[in-house]
Amino acid sequence: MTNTIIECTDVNFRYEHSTVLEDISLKVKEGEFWALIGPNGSGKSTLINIILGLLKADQGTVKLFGQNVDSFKQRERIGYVSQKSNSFNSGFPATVLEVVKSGLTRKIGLFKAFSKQDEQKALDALRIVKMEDFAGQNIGELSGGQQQRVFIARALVGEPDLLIMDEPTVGIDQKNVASFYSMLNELNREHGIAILLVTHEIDLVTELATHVACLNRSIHFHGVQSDYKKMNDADISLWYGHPVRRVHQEQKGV
Ligand SMILES: Nc1ncnc2c1ncn2[C@@H]1O[C@H](COP(=O)(O)OP(=O)(O)OP(=O)(O)O)[C@@H](O)[C@H]1O
Repeated sequence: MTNTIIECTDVNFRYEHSTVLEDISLKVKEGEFWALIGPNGSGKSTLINIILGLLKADQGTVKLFGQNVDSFKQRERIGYVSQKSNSFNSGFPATVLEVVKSGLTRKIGLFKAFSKQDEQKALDALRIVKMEDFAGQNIGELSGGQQQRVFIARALVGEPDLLIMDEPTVGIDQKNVASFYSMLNELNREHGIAILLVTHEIDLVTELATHVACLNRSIHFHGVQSDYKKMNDADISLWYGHPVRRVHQEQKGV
């Protein structure tokens, strides 16, 4: 039987003045690649923060690897990359390798020295994201897309079972977005890492994802990618709140 990694049941959440999430139920299982899509302000980041235990649901439950999020201790099983990761300026005094190794502090403790083995793990993670040649370079000297790959390596170094990313392609130029997604595809298919990806890229990512969840305060659709593709653009436009036209990748020649 495939194990459930994330299980949200009837989650409700409101900020002071408005309800942002209503009756959200969602299950992410081992090996799945979920795209979480929805218009601006639809509650995607809020839901991610609730799943990560950074915000507490007003009602409903969230389980991670079968345990209630409040008592979940195995944080190293989850790698997280936020949308603001890739914004170091050129003078930032850390090498790529140091940034990746810092992803191990949760595992080994804040003030412990890194071992040779940790260094090797960091190099292995850099190899997965095809950034091993940049190990000794200052993080601030890299492009936004390269920095984002380094942050994914940092999230991977603790060997997580789940990678959560909130709009990781913000700040990456369009020509590098496709190769970035194909790297995510490889992580999922070849390394078996489950992925939950928040994105506005409703075309490209939904080609790669195995499952899609459409959020606008409540979940309007969730299911396998082939069923998402069968939906009408008119239905999607209805819950998006503005006209949406999906461009199929075969039309784009991708
Ligand atoms: N700390 C906060 N206090 C009050 N309201 C907030 C707070 N953070 C977000 N909101 C509001 O909650 C709603 C959902 O925001 P959220 O950031 O979860 O949406 P999102 O789908 O991730 O948006 P985007 O795609 O623009 O990043 C928005 O209306 C937003 O203004």
